Amino acid sequence: MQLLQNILKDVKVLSTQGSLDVQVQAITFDSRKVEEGVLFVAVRGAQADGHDFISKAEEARAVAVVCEALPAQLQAGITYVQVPDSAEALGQMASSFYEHPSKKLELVGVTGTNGKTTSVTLLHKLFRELGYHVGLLSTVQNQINEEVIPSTHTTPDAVELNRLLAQMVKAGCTHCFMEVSSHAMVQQRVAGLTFAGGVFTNITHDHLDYHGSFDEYIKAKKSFFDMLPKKAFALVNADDKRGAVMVQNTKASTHFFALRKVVDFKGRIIDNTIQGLHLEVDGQEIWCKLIGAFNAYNLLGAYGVAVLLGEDPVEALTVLSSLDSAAGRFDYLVSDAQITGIVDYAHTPDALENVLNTIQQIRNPNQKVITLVGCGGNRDAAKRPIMADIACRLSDKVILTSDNPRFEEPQTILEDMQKGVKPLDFKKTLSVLDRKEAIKTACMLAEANDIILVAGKGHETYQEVKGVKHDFDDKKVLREMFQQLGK
Ligand SMILES: CC(=O)N[C@H]1[C@@H](OP(=O)(O)OP(=O)(O)OC[C@H]2O[C@@H](n3ccc(=O)[nH]c3=O)[C@H](O)[C@@H]2O)O[C@H](CO)[C@@H](O)[C@@H]1O[C@H](C)C(=O)N[C@@H](C)C(=O)N[C@H](CCC(=O)O)C(=O)O
Ligand SMILES: Nc1ncnc2c1ncn2[C@@H]1O[C@H](COP(=O)(O)OP(=O)(O)OP(=O)(O)O)[C@@H](O)[C@H]1O
Ligand SMILES: N[C@H](CCC[C@H](N)C(=O)O)C(=O)O
Ligand SMILES: [Mg+2]
Repeated sequence: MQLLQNILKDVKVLSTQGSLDVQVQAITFDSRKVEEGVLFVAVRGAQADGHDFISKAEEARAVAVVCEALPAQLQAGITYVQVPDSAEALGQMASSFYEHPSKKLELVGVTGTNGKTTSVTLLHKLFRELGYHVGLLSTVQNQINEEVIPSTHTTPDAVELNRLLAQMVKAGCTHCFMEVSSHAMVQQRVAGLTFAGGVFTNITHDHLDYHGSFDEYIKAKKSFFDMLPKKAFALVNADDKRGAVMVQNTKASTHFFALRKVVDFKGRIIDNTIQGLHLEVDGQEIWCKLIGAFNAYNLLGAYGVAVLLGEDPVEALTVLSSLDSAAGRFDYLVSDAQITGIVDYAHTPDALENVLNTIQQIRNPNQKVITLVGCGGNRDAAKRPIMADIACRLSDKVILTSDNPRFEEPQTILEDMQKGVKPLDFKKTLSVLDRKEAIKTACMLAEANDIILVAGKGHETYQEVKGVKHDFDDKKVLREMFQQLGK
């Protein structure tokens, strides 16, 4: 419970009607969650406009309404606060309501198209091993030390975010590592937070359905670095051609990591095998369990963060070399018949290309690569033909299938993907709509020593069809099929 006037401390207010000296029980931006004493914030969204639900909030006896446009008729006993930007105000108010938890720990955000989950998971594990109490906010799961709290978004909404941070502070956490998605930046889910640091991994094609253009997508990522305070650090992948742009206007101190340039945190891949990566980092040689050149970037970024937060470089590297990857990221099993099945969350063209290039680098010439891939429904459709083409270019056999169709027709998504298959690749490509059948087909086609890549869903334990999440776990199905087929 907090006084409204305290909650509004950091908010730009245009006008108020009614008393600010009232107690607020909770904050919500969803009229369906309003109860007596709750503050309702009307936010304009992608589908609906929260302003259309102010009357619902009034009926449910909200104590106050924060909005950009006041309703024509104001209700007695409710306080109205007009602000220029509701989404920004929501973030600031959520921070104040939970007493600024982000100022009470070292909060580091990671943004970029790929590598966010891997980076924050590595950082969480690293700082746990270094002896700290640590929080994690990620696509796969949220964590307070070892306690797992299910996650629904890559970046939670402002209220949930501050609530989780407050819980972390209460549990004694000194650090929290979180993913900052581009959606979160546009929707200002992190407004009002105080970051100790920000990391940029890379930027490639994704989410153009939401952002409209690649420039807008870049702007969304850049806005994270624009909001960092002077005391914070910005750590950027210098090998990404947009790296410099990200920190063009930041007040934070800028630092770079790279494999191909001489910068603050410099790495070199000595060897990249199925057993892991042999790296040289700042002149020190280490073996890491993670596989794939792209993971050299994730490891280097995590190392840079640790050093910038004051950890001993040698100790940080020693711990990093012992860590496993996040669930569903180059997660593999080997069947009785010596077929390697790899489950990976690659659901963007860049990620798919990286994973397949890695497989090409570590396989021996007589191992066939069979790739199974689909694309999600109600998400960026432009990536569908591109991903099919990449799969064909870098595999011996391709099975196109369904990912999470959501509210789209699975067959239509598949047809969008098929448009990317070049005539020369027709004969190596199959389409099997049902993902389970598709995995079975891959297992049937595979012979001893071959490699099957099951891409796109990684750690997900469901398949989302028309609003219903059906149990589905790529790794489990893969294991089942190997058993069923006696392979
Ligand atoms: C497109 C998108 O990102 N939508 C997010 C957004 O919803 P929205 O603001 O667009 O919602 P809306 O339906 O237009 O409604 C507008 C407002 O009216 C309110 N409302 C609506 C109905 C009602 O009866 N009463 C009411 O008050 C809503 O609460 C909302 O405040 O804000 C909501 C609250 O924060 C999010 O839950 C929701 O995520 C949806 C479910 C989603 O699927 N988002 C994905 C795309 C996403 O955010 N992904 C990124 C990761 C992407 C990556 O891989 O990098 C993430 O961070 O998870
Ligand atoms: N640094 C990287 N550069 C390019 N590709 C990467 C990198 N790290 C991981 N990948 C690939 O991208 C996939 C997704 O990785 P990860 O889950 O870490 O990214 P993310 O940014 O959290 O993605 P999302 O936005 O979907 O949550 C991995 O399965 C892997 O194939
Ligand atoms: N965080 C990503 C998840 C995509 C996962 C993939 N399996 C799909 O359903 O498209 C998104 O919201 O776009
Ligand atoms: Mg993620």
